[in-house]
Amino acid sequence: MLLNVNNLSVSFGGVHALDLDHFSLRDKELRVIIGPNGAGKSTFLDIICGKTKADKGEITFNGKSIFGKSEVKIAEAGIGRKFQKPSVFPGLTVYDNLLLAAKMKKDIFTSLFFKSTPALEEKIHHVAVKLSLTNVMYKPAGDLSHGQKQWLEIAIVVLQDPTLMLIDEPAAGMSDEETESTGALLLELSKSHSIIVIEHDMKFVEQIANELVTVLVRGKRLMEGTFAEVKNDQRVIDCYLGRTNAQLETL
Ligand SMILES: Nc1ncnc2c1ncn2[C@@H]1O[C@H](COP(=O)(O)OP(=O)(O)OP(=O)(O)O)[C@@H](O)[C@H]1O
Repeated sequence: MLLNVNNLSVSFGGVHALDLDHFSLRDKELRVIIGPNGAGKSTFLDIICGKTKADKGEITFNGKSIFGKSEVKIAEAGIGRKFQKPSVFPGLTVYDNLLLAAKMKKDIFTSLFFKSTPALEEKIHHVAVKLSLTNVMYKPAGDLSHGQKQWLEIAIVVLQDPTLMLIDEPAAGMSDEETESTGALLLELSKSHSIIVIEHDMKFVEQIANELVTVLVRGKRLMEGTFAEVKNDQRVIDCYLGRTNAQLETL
């Protein structure tokens, strides 16, 4: 297994945000995590990437413990995170955002004196093609559509060469067409990366979940199964009942 998590828990002011018995992920697996609001999904990804410190538990990545390590050490170990909030520089072009991301892979001292190389240009181009950004390369990032901004964010994570990518609600606020393209992009990326995606949009989950879906509820793992198993599970249906009927109808 690439990632192994056991008995991971964290409380905030006495409230159990996460109390996860077990979670594991294979190399090149694309896992989707779903669950109602406040289920602990973002907290789980925050702990894996070192942004939040857990109270206790075990997390091994590539056979080594990353529990309690800093965000920098975890990123160096090969875990990249795309947050829900945009973090691109709107005044810079798409190309400059990508170049900066590629530079940031190096330490700050190296970045200061860093010059682009043909190999790096090739890499940026390759990532831009993968994320459908080639025709907006020289546009300011602030002028991109919402979907394109999200793809730029994903491209920035891809440029860090992570083994595992953690992606929080990539389709939030997207049009149907953008959502579908995002699903296709993630499926393509999953050929070369392991990916954990948090998502609420069930149509999108159905598109990308060709392996397992993990359902979190109130910080605990309710079940894990194929999309069909999850959508027909009475406990899953019950926990969505009365919360988001629109989601239930699409389940
Ligand atoms: N830094 C924090 N301080 C205090 N409470 C927090 C903090 N982060 C998360 N929580 C609480 O932990 C619980 C889990 O939150 P989390 O954001 O992980 O859920 P989620 O499943 O990602 O929800 P959503 O789908 O709404 O994003 C919630 O009750 C939330 O209020």
